[in-house]
Amino acid sequence: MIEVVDICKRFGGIAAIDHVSLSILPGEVHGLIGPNGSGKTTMLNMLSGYYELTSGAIRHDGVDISRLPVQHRARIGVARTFQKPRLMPTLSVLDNVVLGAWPHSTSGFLATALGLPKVNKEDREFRAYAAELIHGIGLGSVMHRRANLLDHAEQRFLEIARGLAMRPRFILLDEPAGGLTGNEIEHLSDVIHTLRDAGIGVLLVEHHTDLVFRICDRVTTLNTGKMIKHGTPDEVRADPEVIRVYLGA
Ligand SMILES: Nc1ncnc2c1ncn2[C@@H]1O[C@H](COP(=O)(O)OP(=O)(O)OP(=O)(O)O)[C@@H](O)[C@H]1O
Repeated sequence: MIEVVDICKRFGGIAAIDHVSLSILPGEVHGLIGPNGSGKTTMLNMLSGYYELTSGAIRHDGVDISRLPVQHRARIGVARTFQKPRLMPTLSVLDNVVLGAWPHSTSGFLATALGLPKVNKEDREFRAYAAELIHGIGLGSVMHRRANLLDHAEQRFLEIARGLAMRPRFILLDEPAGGLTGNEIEHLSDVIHTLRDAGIGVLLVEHHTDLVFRICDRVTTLNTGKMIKHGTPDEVRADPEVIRVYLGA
């Protein structure tokens, strides 16, 4: 379980996150919603190690990981995607996903540079697993295409596949439905269900509230850095403050 305990993040005079606590459980989809600028991406950046906390703690199975750098969080099983996909544009879909598996590599740089047999074996295993993921997420037909030649939806699904390549226990998705068509959102919904069924804990930051209320087990709502409501989708959807600051806007 990931526990966020009373965390704050200040940028100069702005409290981007102001004493927020939440948890992400294995096999559960936790939605994080709120108006623009309410602190959702800042929360993801702290969970994944891109921002230091101003105060509070983040624990992973009871161990404080607040100060662990990005690569270490990836190694303990916390993956993320970005609002704007951050892919290696000239590499193929397959190579982008293989790169996602590298936090788990046991080969050092020198062994890799020298092409030692154990590196080649590891590379073959990563490639086989990456190819399975690519087929599973529906990108099999573009496996060898360069990432910059993919359409928007394909890039979004590739980001998720790359995150899954490191066999995460938790995945943080930053607005994965942004710019997707209705059919593509349905596919995304199926993918997220599959992740949950596989026991992965999902934190879903998303403005498509129909999707959030349909697939999340629990939802947290932020406004100006503060948590204003946490509960089941039905509880959150009916909350007058959530309607006032976000849903009714
Ligand atoms: N690196 C930064 N430096 C200064 N201020 C920042 C930084 N990152 C975020 N902020 C500020 O923190 C607040 C929260 O921003 P954040 O991007 O987390 O909101 P959000 O809920 O993800 O918004 P959106 O829905 O538009 O993506 C905003 O006031 C933003 O301007």
